[in-house]
Amino acid sequence: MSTLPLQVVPPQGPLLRAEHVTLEYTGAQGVVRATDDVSFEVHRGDRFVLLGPSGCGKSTLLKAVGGFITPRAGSLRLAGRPITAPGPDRIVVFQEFDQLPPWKTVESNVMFPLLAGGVKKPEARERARHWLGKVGLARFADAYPHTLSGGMKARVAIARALAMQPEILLMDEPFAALDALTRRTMQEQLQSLWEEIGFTMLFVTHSIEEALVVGNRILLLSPHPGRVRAELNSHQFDLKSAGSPEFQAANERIHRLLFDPSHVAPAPQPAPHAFAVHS
Ligand SMILES: Nc1ncnc2c1ncn2[C@@H]1O[C@H](COP(=O)(O)OP(=O)(O)OP(=O)(O)O)[C@@H](O)[C@H]1O
Repeated sequence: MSTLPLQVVPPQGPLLRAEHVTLEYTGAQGVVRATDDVSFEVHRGDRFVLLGPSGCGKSTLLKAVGGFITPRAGSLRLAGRPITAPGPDRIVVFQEFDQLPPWKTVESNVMFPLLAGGVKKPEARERARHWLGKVGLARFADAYPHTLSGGMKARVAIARALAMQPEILLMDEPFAALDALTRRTMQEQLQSLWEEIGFTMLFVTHSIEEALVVGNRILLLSPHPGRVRAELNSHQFDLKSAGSPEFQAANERIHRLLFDPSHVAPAPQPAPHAFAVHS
């Protein structure tokens, strides 16, 4: 039951493949292009971060991977299958944790999507308890969301998502509303969970520091409309290295790549510390 591996994917090839994805909104104001010709690949076990300034289309990309938006051009595939609609193989964690229905206990909140997906009640309860234990909230199973801190609500949201055993966890600035200390703790706990379970995650943030700490690979997007600016391996960084000169150098360099159009990055290299520049 709950100890099943989270992903079932073919042994070869990326878990998620975005090819030349252009995303647009059509409304009263006309057409708004959110992303332009974006390509990337997420491999099983990746902590893949979409990083870019406000309005560059990060959330829109995540929604498209979630199946809520259809690309205007290009394609999105999960384990080789075209993404055409939302599905339980892609679960989104948002920053609005008050989305947890307040009339349901913590345990019922975690059970709810499982029951909606057809899981029988005893198994749903067992899975809810298992994942609440994993995020350190076993003692709060019978509590109501309004009695929890922001960080605890974030942990419930993560438990609820992981209990669904998705192939990929989609996280849209999940810690942005938390105070700095709680945010740091959550980043640490997410890292520990990942080390323990090894899930695949697509994580959206506009914080360079958070991207370096949370991700093992970072896709840098240009300002609106989002185009791929560069790709960076960041597996060498974690919270412990956050104050190091290497971390600071990476931080400054990403800042230049994102915000200084005259900055020319080096040609792609195979070394893990290299920046691969796409445009
Ligand atoms: N529902 C919508 N209708 C029309 N335009 C939209 C809609 N949602 C987003 N946009 C536009 O699409 C572009 C990308 O928005 P998106 O929210 O994906 O950016 P983002 O990088 O996630 O920004 P932020 O970091 O501020 O959340 C923006 O120009 C935004 O105004």
